[in-house]
Amino acid sequence: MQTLHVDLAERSYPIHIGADLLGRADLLAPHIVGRQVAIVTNETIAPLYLAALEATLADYRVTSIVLPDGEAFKNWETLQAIFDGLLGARHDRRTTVIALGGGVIGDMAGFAAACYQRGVNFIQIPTTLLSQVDSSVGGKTGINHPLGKNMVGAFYQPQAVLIDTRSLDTLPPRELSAGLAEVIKYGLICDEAFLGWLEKNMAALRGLDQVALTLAIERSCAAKARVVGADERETGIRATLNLGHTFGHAIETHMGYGVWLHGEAVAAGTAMALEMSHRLGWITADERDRGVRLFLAAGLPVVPPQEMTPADFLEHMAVDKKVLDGQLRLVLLRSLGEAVVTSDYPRDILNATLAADYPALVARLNNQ
Ligand SMILES: NC(=O)c1ccc[n+]([C@@H]2O[C@H](COP(=O)([O-])OP(=O)(O)OC[C@H]3O[C@@H](n4cnc5c(N)ncnc54)[C@H](O)[C@@H]3O)[C@@H](O)[C@H]2O)c1
Ligand SMILES: O=C(O)C(=O)C[C@@H](O)[C@H](O)[C@H](O)COP(=O)(O)O
Ligand SMILES: [Zn+2]
Repeated sequence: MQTLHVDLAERSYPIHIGADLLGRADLLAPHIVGRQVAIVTNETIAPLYLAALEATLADYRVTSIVLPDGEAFKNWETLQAIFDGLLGARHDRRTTVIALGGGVIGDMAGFAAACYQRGVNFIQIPTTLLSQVDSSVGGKTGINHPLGKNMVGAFYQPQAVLIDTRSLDTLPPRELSAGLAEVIKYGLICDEAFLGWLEKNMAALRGLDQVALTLAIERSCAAKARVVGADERETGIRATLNLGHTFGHAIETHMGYGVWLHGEAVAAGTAMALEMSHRLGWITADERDRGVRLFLAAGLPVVPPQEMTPADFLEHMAVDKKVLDGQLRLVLLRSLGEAVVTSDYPRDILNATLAADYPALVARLNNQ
């Protein structure tokens, strides 16, 4: 087992990474206040892992709240169902909420923990690759609004993150690929050497090789912990973790939540960010192609939905959380491994990026 740390003074916490950690009561106990625990999970994950976690927590009074599955349920109604479960079982302030699931469960359970009786203890047990490398770390919690992704929420750090790498054994291939989108993101924004490692190890990762997956999770979490430790509330460098997300969130919102997986939308959105960085003269065509090839190798889409026009993108991007005083800030690449956040780009380059011929780019890469 490897333990990393998010350093945030009194809000610091460990990230434990290893196989079969779901059975480790000793790792959970130090972070549970009182005797009451509420596990928040969904109807797909419950039959797979809920009994094992309940057995690990046999010394506590446990309420299990099983939600419907899907991005489409990351909303007020489902949040209300969490509060119904907590109040229905008379949970008091010394309750620890445990999120057992992917990013949707983690974001909602964290937001519920932030709000319930003005804040209770919270532990993340992420079960998808995406949630293990990204969403369980850093304290962004919340729900979607019909007009925009993650538009209602709170920064609320967990007391601990427990990553059981064996839970990936049951993850469907499409969800594994979605997680790889955020893994590739770390290479692009801050770790060029990691891109080379990913190029060599993509087949092992997609084949669920435990050694490769564990290394990728550790390197990703280390990068995320570093960035969050430097800028918890996204006043600066943390926004680089949003590479590809301004375009990607527009896709998710426009298509309807859950039609494109978050990781898929991030992959296509990052292809657009690579294209724009190239059009600005910051990265070469070869560097853009190298990034796009990695997403293709991970089994991810890099062509935005055909039905979305540039005007559709601009409409959704106008409500991005990085808009300040009407100026849209974008995360772009100065070079591979170095992201910047800027509103200083010619508008015609953004328009050309939105109108670019991505199917032709993919066809060319496939023929090389
Ligand atoms: N808070 C953050 O910093 C942050 C970061 C990235 C993404 N997110 C959010 O996370 C969400 C995406 O998370 P996700 O990709 O984990 O999606 P998800 O939570 O919808 O999980 C994907 C699917 O896999 C299933 N599943 C989960 N674990 C499984 C397992 N071990 N075996 C089999 N099936 C399993 C789920 O039930 C679901 O059907 C989005 O809402 C996104 O906005 C948040
Ligand atoms: O932790 C962050 O900061 C991120 O931006 C990570 C992203 O991968 C994640 O999708 C996050 O939820 C996006 O945040 P948002 O503030 O753009 O909704
Ligand atoms: Zn993301």
